[in-house]
Amino acid sequence: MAKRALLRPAQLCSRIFAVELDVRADPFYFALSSVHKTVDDHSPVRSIFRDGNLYSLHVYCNNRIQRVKFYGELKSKLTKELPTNCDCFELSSFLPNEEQSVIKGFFIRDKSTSSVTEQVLNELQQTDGVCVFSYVRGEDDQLWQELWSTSKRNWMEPDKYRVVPASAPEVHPSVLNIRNSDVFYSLEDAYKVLQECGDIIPESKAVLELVDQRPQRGIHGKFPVVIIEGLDATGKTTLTESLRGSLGAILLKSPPQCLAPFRDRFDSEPPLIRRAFYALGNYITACQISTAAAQAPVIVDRYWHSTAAYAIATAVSGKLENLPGPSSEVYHWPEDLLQPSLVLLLTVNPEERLRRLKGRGLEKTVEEAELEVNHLFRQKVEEAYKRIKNPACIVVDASPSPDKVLQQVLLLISDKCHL
Ligand SMILES: Nc1ncnc2c1ncn2[C@@H]1O[C@H](COP(=O)(O)OP(=O)(O)OP(=O)(O)O)[C@@H](O)[C@H]1O
Ligand SMILES: Nc1ccn([C@H]2C[C@H](O)[C@@H](COP(=O)(O)O)O2)c(=O)n1
Repeated sequence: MAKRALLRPAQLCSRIFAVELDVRADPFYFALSSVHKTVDDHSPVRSIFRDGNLYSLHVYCNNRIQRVKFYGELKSKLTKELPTNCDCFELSSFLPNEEQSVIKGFFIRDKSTSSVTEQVLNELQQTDGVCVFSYVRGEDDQLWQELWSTSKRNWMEPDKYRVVPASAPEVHPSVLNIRNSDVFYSLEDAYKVLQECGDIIPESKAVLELVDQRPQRGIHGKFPVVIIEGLDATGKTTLTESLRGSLGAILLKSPPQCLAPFRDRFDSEPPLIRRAFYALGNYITACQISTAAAQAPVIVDRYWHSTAAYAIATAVSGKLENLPGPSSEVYHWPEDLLQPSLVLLLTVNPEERLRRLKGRGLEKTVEEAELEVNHLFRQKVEEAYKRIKNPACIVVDASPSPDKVLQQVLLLISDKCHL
C-alpha cells in the first residue's frame, strides 16, 4: 500500500466528537473528551474495552478515490495479517447529525500474546501513514485514548482524550455521508467520480466516452415509460419479457447493454466508484428511453430506484431503523434524470422468493447466519424502494403465477397510463 497524505492526528482528534463501534450489528457509542476530570461513571464503556490491547485505526485522506481504495485494502490486510485471536470491528467517527463528517476506520481488540499485531500496526503507521490510537486504563480507572505513535510529543494539541459514553445520535452515522458517496443526484456528480479514477481504472475513460456519445435527449416521447423494479428473483425478467409481447413495447435495461463489458470491473470497486458507474448507466438508459418512447411504449428493467435503494441499503449498517427517515432528501429523484410514467415494484413473500432462488440453483449453500444478514439487507432495500419519491413506486404482489402477475400489471398500466 502506498503512503498517502493522511490527516494529521491532531486534526483528526479535534474533529471526532463521537464514535460508533459496530460490534456484530450491536452498535454502541462513545465520545472523546479532553476535559480531564473524573466523572461518576467509573467504567464508561462496555466489556469490549475490558480485556486485550485496544487500538483504533482511522482512515482519512483528502483524495476521496485514494481514501476509499485504501480503506478496502486496509480491510483485507487486517483480515489477512492479524492473528486469529485478534478481533477487528468497523468503526465510524463522526460529528453528530453533521453531513459528510464520517471518518471510517477499524477498532482492534488484541488478545494474542504475540507481537504480530504491533508489527502490523507499526508497518501501517510507518509505511502507509495510518493514524493509530491505543486505549489504556488510567490509575483513576478511566479509559483514555492516546496516539500510538513515537512522534506524538510534537503535536501542540492534547494527545490524550478520555473515553466517555455517548448516546446514539438522532441520525445514524452511516446516513451522514450518503449524498455523493453512495447516491448521486446529478450526472455531473457521478461523472466527476469516474474522471477522478481515470488513472487507476482505465475502463473509466471508456465509460465516460459512452456517456459523452449518448444521443442527446430530445423531447419526452409520446408513449408511456414503465419501470419494473424489485429484488433479485421477484420476476422482473419474466414480466418485462411478457409485457414486451403484450404491449408491443420496446424493452430496455439499466445498466444498458453497452456497459455490460465494464460491469464486473466496477462491481469489484468500492461503493463510491461502483455507485457512480450505475448512476451513469441510468443517464445512458434515459437517452435510449427518450428515443424509444417516440416509437412505442417502453418497459425498463431496473432504473434509478434500484440504484438508490441498493446503495442506501448497503451504506446503512445495522437495523432497518437506521435507514434515513421517509422525509429524508436522500430519497429525492435527481432533477436532471428523465422521469418515467410509472414505476412498479414487484414484491414476493420471503418463502416464495427463496423458492424461486433455489429453483435457479442459488443460495443452496449459504450459511444460516449469512441468510439472516441477507434478509435484513433485503428488508432495507425494499423499504428504501418504497420511500423514493417523485415518482414513487406502486407495489405489486408478484407472488401469483406469471400470467396473473402480467394481467394485474396490464390493468395497472392501462389505468395509470391510459394505454
Ligand atoms: N410469477 C411467478 N411465479 C413463479 N415463478 C416465477 C414467477 N416469475 C418468475 N418466476 C421464476 O422465478 C425465477 C426468477 O425470475 P426472474 O429471473 O424473472 O426474476 P428477476 O427479478 O429478473 O431476477 P434477477 O433480478 O435476479 O435477474 C425464475 O426461475 C422464474 O422462472
Ligand atoms: N439501475 C441499476 C441496476 C442495478 N444496480 C445494481 C444494484 C444491485 O447491486 C445489482 C442488481 O442487479 P442484478 O444483479 O439484478 O442485475 O446492480 C443499480 O445500482 N442500478
